[in-house]
Amino acid sequence: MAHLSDYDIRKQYYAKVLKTRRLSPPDAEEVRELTLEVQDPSFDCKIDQSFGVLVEKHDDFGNTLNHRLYSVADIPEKDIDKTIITLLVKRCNYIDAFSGELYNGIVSNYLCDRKAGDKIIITGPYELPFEIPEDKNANLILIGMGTGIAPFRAFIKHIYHNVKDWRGRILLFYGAKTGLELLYQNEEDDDLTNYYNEDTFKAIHAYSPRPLWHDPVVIDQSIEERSEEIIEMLSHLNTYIYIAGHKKVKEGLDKAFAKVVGSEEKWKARKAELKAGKKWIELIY
Ligand SMILES: Cc1cc2nc3c(=O)[nH]c(=O)nc-3n(C[C@H](O)[C@H](O)[C@H](O)COP(=O)(O)OP(=O)(O)OC[C@H]3O[C@@H](n4cnc5c(N)ncnc54)[C@H](O)[C@@H]3O)c2cc1C
Repeated sequence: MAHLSDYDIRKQYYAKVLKTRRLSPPDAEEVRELTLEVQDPSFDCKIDQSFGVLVEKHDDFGNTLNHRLYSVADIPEKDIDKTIITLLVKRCNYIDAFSGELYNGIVSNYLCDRKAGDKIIITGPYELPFEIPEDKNANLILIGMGTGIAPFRAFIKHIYHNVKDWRGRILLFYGAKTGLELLYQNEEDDDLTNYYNEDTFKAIHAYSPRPLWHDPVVIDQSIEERSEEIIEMLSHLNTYIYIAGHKKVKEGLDKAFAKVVGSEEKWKARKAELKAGKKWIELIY
């Protein structure tokens, strides 16, 4: 896995916030969508890429430059002299292990607090670990939670808008606490539902009845419940499994797939094949 220090931050651009809107309900964790305009013809950002956001923080220890990555969440709009890109960001807070104090994630809070018209500094773009296969018959099993939906939403829109004759099947497993928190599939924005299609695209929603909405158990159960369909898809060599989002999404997946294929040994062998063919790819953060 690449480290943040591996990313070249020398290419920097100003991006204007055109729009910021909350995608999650008021009583849930805050997830926002930001639409950015980059007025620089040399900035060329594509689907299956991410870009960086740079924030300088001043504190008692001096100035620190903070660099974080965000996946492209929609089809970038490229004009002669400008590009419009979209990102999804969750406002992150966590308890500092040493002080026990609540700590606000630096860049996610910065982004969530931006208003339309503000300018921010972005870097990149950078490749994501996965990409849309060139084979139009490829099957995609996409597994995500939270902001992990960002690259998948961009993929799905791109496939159904821009790729002619896509024949592969797409199965999206997406976890949330309630239907209201299903990003792009809720009352706030139902963009992804436009592509629901029994023949090629299905979204399987996994709701967690527990307080920890990102409890991965629910996704595992949904995968097990779809055993027949997944076995059928895995019988084709051109099936890809992509996983995106918080590291919790990964927990239990191996067990679930082992149940689907019949044993841990069988799954170990099949997963090794998938990995060797770059068909099992994780974007975990
Ligand atoms: C290739 C790549 C693509 C990414 N795409 C996105 C994206 O599309 N949207 C997005 O919101 N983030 C994305 N991230 C994560 C993002 O880069 C930041 O790590 C995140 O916004 C937190 O940064 P921060 O400066 O606010 O937090 P920091 O000050 O760095 O604090 C990080 C703390 O927040 C926790 N944390 C970080 N991210 C999450 C999360 N999503 N959910 C729960 N806890 C988290 C960490 O475990 C840690 O405890 C991506 C990361 C990578 C490597």
